[in-house]
Amino acid sequence: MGYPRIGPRRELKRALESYWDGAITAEQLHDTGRELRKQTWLRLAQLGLTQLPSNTFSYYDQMLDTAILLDAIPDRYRKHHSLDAYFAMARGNDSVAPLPMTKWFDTNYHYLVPEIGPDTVFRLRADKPVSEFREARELGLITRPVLLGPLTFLLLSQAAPDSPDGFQPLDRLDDVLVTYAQLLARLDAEGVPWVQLDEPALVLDRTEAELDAAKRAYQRLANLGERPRLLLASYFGELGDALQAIAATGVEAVAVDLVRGTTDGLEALAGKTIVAGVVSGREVWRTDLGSARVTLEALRAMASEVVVSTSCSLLHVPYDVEVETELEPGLRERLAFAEQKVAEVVALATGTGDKFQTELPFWVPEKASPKAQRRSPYAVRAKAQAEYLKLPPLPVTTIGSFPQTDELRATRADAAAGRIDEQEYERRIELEVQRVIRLQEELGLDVLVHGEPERNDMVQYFAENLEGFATTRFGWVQSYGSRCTRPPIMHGDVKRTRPITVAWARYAQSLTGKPVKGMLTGPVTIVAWSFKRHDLPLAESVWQVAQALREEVTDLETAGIHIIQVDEPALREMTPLRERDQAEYLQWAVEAYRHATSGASDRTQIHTHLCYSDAAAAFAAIDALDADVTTIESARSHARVLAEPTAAAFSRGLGPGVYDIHSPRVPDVAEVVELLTYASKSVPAAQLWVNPDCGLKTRTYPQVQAALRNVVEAARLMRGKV
Ligand code: MET
Ligand SMILES: [Zn+2]
Repeated sequence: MGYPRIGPRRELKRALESYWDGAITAEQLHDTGRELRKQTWLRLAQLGLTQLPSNTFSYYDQMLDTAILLDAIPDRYRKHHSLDAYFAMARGNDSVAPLPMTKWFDTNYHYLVPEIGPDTVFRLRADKPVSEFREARELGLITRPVLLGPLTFLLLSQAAPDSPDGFQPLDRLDDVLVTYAQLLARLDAEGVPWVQLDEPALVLDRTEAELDAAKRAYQRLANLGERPRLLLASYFGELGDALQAIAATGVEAVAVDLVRGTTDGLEALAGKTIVAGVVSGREVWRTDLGSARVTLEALRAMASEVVVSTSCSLLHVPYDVEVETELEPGLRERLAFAEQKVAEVVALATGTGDKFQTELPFWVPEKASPKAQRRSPYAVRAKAQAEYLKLPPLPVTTIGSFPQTDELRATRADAAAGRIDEQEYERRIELEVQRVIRLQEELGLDVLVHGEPERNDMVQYFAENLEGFATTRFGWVQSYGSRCTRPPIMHGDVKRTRPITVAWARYAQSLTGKPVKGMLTGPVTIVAWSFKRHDLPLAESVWQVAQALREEVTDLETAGIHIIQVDEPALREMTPLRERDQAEYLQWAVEAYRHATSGASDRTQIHTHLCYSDAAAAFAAIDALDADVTTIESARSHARVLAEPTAAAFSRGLGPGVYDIHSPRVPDVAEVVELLTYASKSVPAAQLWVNPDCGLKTRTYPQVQAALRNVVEAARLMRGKV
């Protein structure tokens, strides 16, 4: 369905960042892209894959690529030239802010949200799908170009800001289809045998009208005279009601996710090719080949042809487990990354490869303890905290991390490689904490952080310090643009054997009279950004992590830390895609969070941070978390999050982000004042906090210094007004 594209050693990341820094030319960047595509196709062919995807490469994001392909480029980006316009939409620049970014379904991949208005003129602009096909053909390989389907493209887009009320991007379906038809004709002329149209949006709850639109769209595409054969790819769940709609169209093949879904009802696809996603594209365990074979056998009776595949693109797993020589062998043998998964697909198709079969021994987890609550209700706590902390109105704080400099990365690498001893490592980290505390004092922030210099990643750090997790060296997975994370692998019961963050928090607090905020990653997020166990319900894994964090909260309090932030940026991402499963999830997720935080005394202020701005989804959950203060992302969406009626009813501390940290751009004072003014209309000043959208680790010190200076100044101006 698709393959990682960042490069086995993150070659694309390096090339992109060098290009952005002006260190290499566009031509050099393109050389890297071409080389990576070539290596990928050759490797897939070598592994024995007979149907190779193309156009799964991207310099930033496939949604953005699709917007460019259809020329759906908002006017403000048009003054830039091709590659610059592309990166301006992705990252912004000095004169223009980027498009908003949000999570791709329930993954940790982020896409850019295109803007579609009633006047958007669609026209076939780029020829990336064609040129990638040609590139592979020059290597002697015939590929299947992968396109984002028209439904998913429109359903995930947002209405352009000046659209009339009630306008939805999907209203433009017919026009978009004209452009898709042109593209299909072009691919046909090129000799492309099959095209894959990705429609993951069809596995979500859809209205009758949307299902009708899906049927109409694919009927229309299927009726075209000049086109390659069409594979409609669904993934991340079951097609459900959409199955009938799709079955009624003339598409030749349908890909179904048989890891998350079952074969029930697939008889409806009789006469078509079924592309059977029996190897998980989301998890890292070896496939149980025996039961995959049973599934494939069952399908043979239903479809005219069965093709073996992964359940979704392999974008969401690392490249190769073989290079992880430091993993316990007992564990490594049970794991499969992208390469191993392709080998499994081939083995299943050719009836070989039983050597992959592994029994997975696992154990029974401890029973969860009863649910927890803070000692007093919010109003009582708020009073105790106000008396104790004595913060000014509109307190300014940050989300936790400060820039991760090259120096800092070198320090961690030196420590990992044993080039410096523990004492030297601690000395260097202490210096960094000093610098961060001093900077915040100089700038005049009110609640300080230690800057997280000891953490390479907010999840990996905890995984390294808890029992039950394994971490990898090269297991990078793309998160957005050039950014990758290395998700840890949960393979056993989680336990905290010693305090994790306490020493650094205590040290930071010893340097200042202002309160220092302790910084923990929440139980849901730690599990969400790890590869999960498959022998244990998710809720149990999350609860185990919550217990470990609860112990950490107690130790932080004892060490004199009176504000503790427990981040849950992944709360929404783990939400099941279908509504019928959501309430149950939310209940155990929220309970786990409360278990982690409710050991705190009344006067200890618990903060949480969520980095998405989907307000409707956010407020119900954040209210239930019962945190005293919540910081959320909102700058890129111009604080639209606060327009929700639920925002007005929200009674606790709220910090809508006023600085978009995903962009190198520095906001000016007026801009921050404007956001705060807007925020103060829906949130009473007594509840309002001032903070960036998210952690500052991906930014540089000059950017952060300038931005925070403006943020503090804006807060000062606002204090006079509200
Ligand atoms: C993705 S949320 C990040 C929160 C974390 N405390 C940080 O500042 O980096
Ligand atoms: Zn965040």
